[in-house]
Amino acid sequence: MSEVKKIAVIAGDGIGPEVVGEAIKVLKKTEELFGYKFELEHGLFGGIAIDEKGTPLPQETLDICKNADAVLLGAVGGPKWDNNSKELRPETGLLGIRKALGLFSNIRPAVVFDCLKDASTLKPEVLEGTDLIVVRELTGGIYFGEKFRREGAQGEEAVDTCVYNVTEVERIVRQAFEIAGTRSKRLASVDKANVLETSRLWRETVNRIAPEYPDIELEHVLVDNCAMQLLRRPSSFDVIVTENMFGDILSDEAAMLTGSIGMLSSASLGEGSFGLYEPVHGSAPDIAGQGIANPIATVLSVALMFKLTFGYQEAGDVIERAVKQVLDAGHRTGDIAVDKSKAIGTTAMGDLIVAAMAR
Ligand SMILES: NC(=O)C1=CN([C@@H]2O[C@H](COP(=O)(O)OP(=O)(O)OC[C@H]3O[C@@H](n4cnc5c(N)ncnc54)[C@H](O)[C@@H]3O)[C@@H](O)[C@H]2O)C=CC1
Ligand SMILES: CC(C)CC(=O)C(=O)O
Ligand SMILES: [Mg+2]
Repeated sequence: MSEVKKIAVIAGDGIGPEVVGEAIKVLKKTEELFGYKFELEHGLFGGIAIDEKGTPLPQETLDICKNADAVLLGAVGGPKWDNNSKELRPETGLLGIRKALGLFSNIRPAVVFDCLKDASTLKPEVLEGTDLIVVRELTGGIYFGEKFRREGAQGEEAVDTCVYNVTEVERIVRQAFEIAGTRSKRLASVDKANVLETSRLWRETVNRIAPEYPDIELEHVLVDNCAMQLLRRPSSFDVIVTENMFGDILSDEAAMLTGSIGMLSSASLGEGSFGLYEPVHGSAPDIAGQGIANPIATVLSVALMFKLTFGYQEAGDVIERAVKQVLDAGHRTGDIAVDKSKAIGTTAMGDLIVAAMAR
């Protein structure tokens, strides 16, 4: 019998609870298949926590996360809370939890399933062989910099500051080199070093570290060019490492190579094995409560949890294989369906994945 793993479950808002529900079914199925034991502890987070506790990130939720081996997160936010006061903004909770748990590295794989090439807006021949990872710095940069309003000569001004220190850059860049070493040994470092001082520090740091990894082929790509090249030659990228905001934007763009943002999983990691696992997408208020959200991003996030935090490689493979099998059989949620009239719902997709899971 394997030891009990504690998982903090934070379903959040909008489609968060819907997709997390399917991921929990997958967790239960792996208990049955492998004899694993998971202890799930649920916490309030985001808009629902604002409503019930007056804060997006209650201390008790943070404690549940800190006491767990891993966190499974749905998504937070929605129009009801997005324009609220500074303290109550959902992103305060999201950024706060990442910082509080020391999760400086966000791994976002974008894998194109052959059978989903028709769901992408790009031509199949351009997508051929696309399998990349965005390694996004997660606890620094402009999202975390000082922000304020002031009265300027031409009226009210808003200021966001972007700060990176060399230690923050070094640790994420080293991690990206390590990941590239386990894959096809190509690393693209994305910055805006022709304009931004933080990007100049970023590029200097990458160049200083690069000789420690002589077998990795390194390219520097300016972020605007990268946004374009992702659509022009996506398969030429393997590992992309970049700062917080660029990684946020480029990974949503990379999602469309796979057909939908509902396909993109993520792992947020710090120094140890602890990790927070969540889909890349948000709470999708436009489709929340309709039972049509794609749960695959969240289900694949569980596979990442198994591999990166628990070392359950085979169980992670079982989940990924089951997802592929279900897609190969032609089952589609609305976001990835070419013929929308044949689309299935969130729970039907989850049930099919669970049924396809086998050792
Ligand atoms: N990690 C998180 O919790 C994140 C939260 N947000 C928050 O989510 C809220 C909505 O943000 P948006 O900009 O609309 O981004 P979003 O990612 O929630 O939605 C963008 C579009 O993608 C669709 N979509 C997203 N996930 C899907 C899924 N699993 N299946 C099918 N379609 C899906 C939505 O219906 C929508 O049309 C905001 O409050 C935002 O702050 C946004 C990004 C990340
Ligand atoms: C609050 C935002 C930074 C959330 C987001 O868009 C993300 O992490 O992908
Ligand atoms: Mg985002």
